Amino acid sequence: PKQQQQQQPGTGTNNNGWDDDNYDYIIHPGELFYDGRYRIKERIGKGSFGQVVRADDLLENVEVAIKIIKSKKPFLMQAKTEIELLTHLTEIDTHDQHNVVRLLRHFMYRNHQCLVFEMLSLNLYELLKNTQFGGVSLNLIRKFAKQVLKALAFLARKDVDIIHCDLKPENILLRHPKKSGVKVIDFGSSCRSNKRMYSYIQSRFYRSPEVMLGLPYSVAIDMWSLGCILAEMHTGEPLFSGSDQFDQMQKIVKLLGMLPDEMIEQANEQHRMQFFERAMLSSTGRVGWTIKQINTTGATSRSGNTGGTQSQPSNTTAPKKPVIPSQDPISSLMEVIRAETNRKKKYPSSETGNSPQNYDLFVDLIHRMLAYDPRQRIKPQEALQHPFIMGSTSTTA
Ligand SMILES: CCC(=O)Nc1cccc(C(=O)c2sc(Nc3ccc(N4CCN(C)CC4)cc3)nc2N)c1
Repeated sequence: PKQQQQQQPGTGTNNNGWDDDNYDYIIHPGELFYDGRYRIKERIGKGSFGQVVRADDLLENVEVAIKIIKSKKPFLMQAKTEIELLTHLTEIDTHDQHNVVRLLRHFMYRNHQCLVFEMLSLNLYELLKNTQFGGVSLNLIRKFAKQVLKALAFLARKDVDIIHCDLKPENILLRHPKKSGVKVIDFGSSCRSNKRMYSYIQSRFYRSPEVMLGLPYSVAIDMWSLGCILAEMHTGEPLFSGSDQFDQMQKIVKLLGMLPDEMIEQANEQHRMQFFERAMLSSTGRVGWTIKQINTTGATSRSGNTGGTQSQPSNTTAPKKPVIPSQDPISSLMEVIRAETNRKKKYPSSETGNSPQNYDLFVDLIHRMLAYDPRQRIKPQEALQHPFIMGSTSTTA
């Protein structure tokens, strides 16, 4: 038999023995990158793209975060897009005023694209974890909201026109662990709104209805995600934690009611029939669109990203769940957001801002961020003028 080529270290596809078999560079703490400028310390993050390490910039004497991309073509290509977008952003945002992470430089090292970022601190998901998922006060949420809205307003500018496409708590980082300043990171899935490449984007819990229906999308999809994020930051749990794409739509419709006929009819048959069917509506006594009745089961994983099986409506005559007449969306949202599930009433509203009138403003803003029709959805500049954002103690870090 042909002599099997033994996979000797340093010869095979593992990139001269520098990589693991997942195309990730094997991190050696203390190793020097970029002609001795960066000393690698430890890995602090991992994703489909590769990994993120903490490093010392020995020239500038600061700490940096280096995103080390996998040594595989598709990841390299995506990283080049990210570099293009981030370079464009950093050039325009000369005085670092728009709450977007700054790309300091990039280089190739042993077949890995490396992106050097300013070092930020923990992300909003970790912040929630540190509250035992009890959520944070409306005053703190107002500060986060104002800064992320500034970032979205910047991305929506005509001369920028970039859709983030993966806004979620993990991609909003504190600048310092004990302060309220935040920045938006990870433009690895981003695109220009006129160069939409993918239709299957956004992490499931934060995915907009137009993306779920395969409709043309715009910067407005990031506003939908922000609405979901702000609600979650207060309750401590995802607003719509779908176990798959169908369950995701079901949870959205349960809280906000049916989508406008126009959106449903704009979708192609393949997308539409995933979620909706024609039926006699008890509400109008006429035939109309309704969400398919199906009994989904299964726990919800946080990774809720692209992929995962679709739970198809069962053909068996599953026992029809009694249709609970849904109350109006505002009251439903108010109920969810004010639910003192695992949040103890321990601080007076004077300090936390958790007053009834503030809840009304907060729920109104979230509702406008979750408008089904992307054209109706509140724009970042409008949201920055909303009374909830203009409220007191809205100093931004
Ligand atoms: C783990 C998620 C994550 O950080 N992903 C990620 C992906 C791509 C780029 C970046 C990024 O730009 C980062 S990451 C960062 N700082 C950072 C600091 C601390 C941490 N850790 C805090 C301690 N946790 C147990 C693990 C995460 C993670 C990240 N600063 C920047 N600029 C982050």
